[in-house]
Amino acid sequence: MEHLLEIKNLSKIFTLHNLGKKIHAVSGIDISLKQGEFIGITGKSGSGKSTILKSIYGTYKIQEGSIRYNSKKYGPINLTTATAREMIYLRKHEIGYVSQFLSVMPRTSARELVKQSLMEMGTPQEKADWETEKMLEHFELDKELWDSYPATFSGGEKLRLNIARAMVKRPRLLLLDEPTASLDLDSKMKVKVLIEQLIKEGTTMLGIFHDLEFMENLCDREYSMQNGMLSNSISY
Ligand SMILES: Nc1ncnc2c1ncn2[C@@H]1O[C@H](COP(=O)(O)OP(=O)(O)OP(=O)(O)O)[C@@H](O)[C@H]1O
Repeated sequence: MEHLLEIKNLSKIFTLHNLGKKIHAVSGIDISLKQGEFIGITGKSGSGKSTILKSIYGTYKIQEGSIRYNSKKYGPINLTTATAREMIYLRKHEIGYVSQFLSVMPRTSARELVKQSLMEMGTPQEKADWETEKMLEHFELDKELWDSYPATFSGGEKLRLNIARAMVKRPRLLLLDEPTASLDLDSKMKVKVLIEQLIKEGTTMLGIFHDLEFMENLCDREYSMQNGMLSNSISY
């Protein structure tokens, strides 16, 4: 398999049973990513961007098309027909997802949340402790917050923690769903530095951004979405 990720003719229809209505969220989507490539997607709200990422991550089951991923463990695998066990493994070890929101776990501190990400990959305890602190420091999360519960954090603090948790793993494939949407300029720059570092390390990324300036300086190619369909890509 030449590409790390190959999406062919992806379609997703949502059925709203209560309204007796169908929504064609995306149709005929083709995207291929080589190892180490960073592709950006822009487009209006509701045009289907998140649906693509959630279909790759296995949150949504698609009706048509294939999503082939070249896994380190399994080799070429179709994510649309992968078993739950395979998807769990891939989410823990190979595919990361940064959403716009942090899903907090009860009675789990910020430090534990980031460390758990590493521990579930089998990172030794001491290394996980060190990597966690390095990441929390990078995002300038106040040291007093490290052992507090994120439920009480500000929106920006939660977002920074969310990104830290996904990026600390150095996943092979990272899906970014508007990670910088409501961050201040300084925090955005911190995210940018890490993205650049991950690119150097060979991470492949597919990201949704509204901030075109942010995206253009980082991406190899850019697509724009309209009514569930992708435009031709622009290469930088
Ligand atoms: N779980 C769902 N159930 C029903 N409809 C959905 C669901 N998820 C998305 N949709 C619909 O599919 C379409 C595409 O949504 P999607 O979230 O992919 O758009 P988006 O481009 O990511 O939007 P935004 O930029 O606002 O996040 C929208 O019309 C949305 O209402």
